Amino acid sequence: MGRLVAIEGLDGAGKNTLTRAVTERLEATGRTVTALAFPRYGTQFADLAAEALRGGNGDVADSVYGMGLLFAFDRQAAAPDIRAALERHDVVLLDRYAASSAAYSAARLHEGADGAVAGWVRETEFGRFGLPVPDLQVYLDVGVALAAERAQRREAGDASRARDAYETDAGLQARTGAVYTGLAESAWVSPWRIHGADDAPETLADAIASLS
Ligand SMILES: Nc1ncnc2c1ncn2[C@@H]1O[C@H](COP(=O)(O)OP(=O)(O)O)[C@@H](O)[C@H]1O
Ligand SMILES: Cc1cn([C@H]2C[C@H](O)[C@@H](COP(=O)(O)OP(=O)(O)O)O2)c(=O)[nH]c1=O
Repeated sequence: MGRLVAIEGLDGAGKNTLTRAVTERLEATGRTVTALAFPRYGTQFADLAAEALRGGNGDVADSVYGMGLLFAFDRQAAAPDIRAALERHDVVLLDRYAASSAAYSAARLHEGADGAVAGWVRETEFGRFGLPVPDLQVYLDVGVALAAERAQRREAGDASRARDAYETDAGLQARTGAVYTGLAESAWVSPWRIHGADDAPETLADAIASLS
């Protein structure tokens, strides 16, 4: 079997960039890598969620658990592709996975909800839906200010990457970062590794290559 690694963090943290750098490094050492990104996998569930976040579906985005289900259905639709890649012994790198739901949903509710939300996402996605469990989850922790600055710069250069309602709310981003830290520290679902802004992509690639 291959290895499943989810890369998590705030919008603009650099997940996409890090995924590409790690892919390049692993491929250079002869590994085959399959990289997928959520919610960009391309199902109608992700489209509905994206439209809601851009205010296109009335009050849909106000339903935190409803949004959580849309993102979960999107991942469930991708699960056969993930399993097939793991069976081919690929390293499967996911740019966002279930922890994104745990972090963003909890951040949108009140602080005391973190544990209940994390439990619901875990039970729904890994328990009931049977999604593949990551061997490693990575929290790309560059701080809220740097992530926002990078997202803003990217948005200025590419209008198709304009930030949505979650991503332009500074308070929500700070809360989301705090929930991610709690998930990583409690080893939610599987082991976590924190990757800082100054850490080289090679250190992560080496850690993934040595996953037993
Ligand atoms: N390590 C880095 N140093 C400097 N800029 C970076 C770094 N990682 C990403 N960026 C830039 O920050 C922006 C957001 O990165 P991206 O990978 O798209 O973030 P995410 O996928 O987490 O939203 C991009 O313009 C990217 O070029
Ligand atoms: C995958 C996922 C994303 N999100 C949120 C995080 C972001 O605010 C938003 C979109 O994710 P993002 O990674 O920014 O996608 P894109 O680059 O295609 O715009 O969805 C969740 O709330 N739960 C999830 O399960």
